[in-house]
Amino acid sequence: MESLTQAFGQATFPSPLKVSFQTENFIEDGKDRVLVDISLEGLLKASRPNSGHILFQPSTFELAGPREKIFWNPDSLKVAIVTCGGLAPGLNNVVQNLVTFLSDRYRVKHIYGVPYGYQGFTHDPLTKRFAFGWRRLDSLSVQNIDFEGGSVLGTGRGHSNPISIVDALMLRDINILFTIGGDGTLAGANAIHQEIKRRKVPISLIGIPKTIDNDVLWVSKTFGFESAVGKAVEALRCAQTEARSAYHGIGLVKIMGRNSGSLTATAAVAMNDIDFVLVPEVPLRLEGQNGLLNAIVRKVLDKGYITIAVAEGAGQDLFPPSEIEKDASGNEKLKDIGKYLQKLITDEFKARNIETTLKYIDPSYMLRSQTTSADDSVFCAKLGQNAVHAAMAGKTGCMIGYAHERFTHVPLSAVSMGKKRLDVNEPLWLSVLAATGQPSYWG
Ligand SMILES: Nc1ncnc2c1ncn2[C@@H]1O[C@H](COP(=O)(O)OP(=O)(O)O)[C@@H](O)[C@H]1O
Ligand SMILES: O=P(O)(O)OC[C@H]1O[C@](O)(COP(=O)(O)O)[C@@H](O)[C@@H]1O
Ligand SMILES: [Mg+2]
Repeated sequence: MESLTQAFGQATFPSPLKVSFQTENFIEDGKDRVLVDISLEGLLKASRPNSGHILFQPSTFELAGPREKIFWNPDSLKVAIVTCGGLAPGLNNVVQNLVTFLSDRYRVKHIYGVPYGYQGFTHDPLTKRFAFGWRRLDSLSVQNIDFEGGSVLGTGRGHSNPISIVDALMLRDINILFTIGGDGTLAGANAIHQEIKRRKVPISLIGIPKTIDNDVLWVSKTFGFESAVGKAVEALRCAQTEARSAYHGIGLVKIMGRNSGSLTATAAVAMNDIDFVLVPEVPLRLEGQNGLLNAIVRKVLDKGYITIAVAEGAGQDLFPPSEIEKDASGNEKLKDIGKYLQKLITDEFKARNIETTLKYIDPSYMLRSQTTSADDSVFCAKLGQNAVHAAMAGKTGCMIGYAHERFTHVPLSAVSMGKKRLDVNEPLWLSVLAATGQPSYWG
């Protein structure tokens, strides 16, 4: 794991956790590592020489947690926190935990909130004036922010120029930067980290994985996901109630998730009476004996009503080719599969002269603008605290990972290897198939 101690000298300061709080369970670098794959095969792979090579498939990660000696002197330390990308429940919880843990436990005095994502680093190199004012944060100013959804700092897409961002960090004498965001933010963080290394300046950069899409590698779940599942279940329940109460009723719900059907699949399994779950990972075919439309008609006639959960990113290849539109971060803007299916299904029933009532629900931003579930709040607290431990120990270029109930340090280079997608051989998808009875592929 990359650490500032490698280039700038040992961690020599005794941890305030030991001095003031008599904490005993310190993690030992080099000794405390956890397996990525906990199967026997994974264990064997990890024990082979040269395994665990970070550039390819890492087989172990450093365990997160407090270190007995820390790299930074808390008195003179300057810390910045930024939240980027789309909203996710828990952004404020993580900010709150970072700030309170930094100031109350590690006695850090200078903490700043960077507004509106990477855009908050925008400044004029000549006048050194920043486009947005940074906010001073302390335990008092973050009190109760977890009662609100969204991000008190503001978040945003685009504007990720690593050179200008490192210029801004140096102008403001920042020693530690916490970037809270999804796959895009973490790819951006990796680019910033490379620029920091190129300049040989001592700045720790720690990423914290956020997104309701759950598409970040090396974390079994991202924060906000669990809360979003709860809201998606509410929408599915409403759609199912509408469908059940109508003659040949159909409830159709579109659920966010651009590349991953994780949120849709998890919510559908939680509901347990969903008939069709459509995700980007399983190609959608509509026509023919084994196509979706035929299956829908058969199930409506058979069962009397049905509920369909469709992930936002599903069936994108069904749309006629057109110029790809992108958002400010470079993410492809998706076609509306929900409305498309609504029309197609209604037309199909009309063509077959079968009466039906279709109710379409798109909960959209309601999934992510809410506050957190209790479980997510606990998760955010642990992520925030482990991020602070990592930064204070001098770790850098890493994200706080989570798998098999362990928090880890995952190199940003490994995070940027790709996006996590639903594996159709994993238990979650097999539960979907079992609960719905739908075929494993269409057409
Ligand atoms: N490959 C990349 N390299 C550098 N920066 C990126 C990259 N992808 C996204 N970003 C930046 O990260 C930020 C958030 O990305 P975005 O995709 O909008 O959200 P998320 O982090 O939630 O996936 C944006 O400021 C965007 O410009
Ligand atoms: O309309 P917006 O804000 O650009 O965001 C829509 C996208 O953001 C998400 O909610 C989350 O994506 P990120 O976490 O990658 O920002 C996706 O599910 C959705 O496709
Ligand atoms: Mg993303």
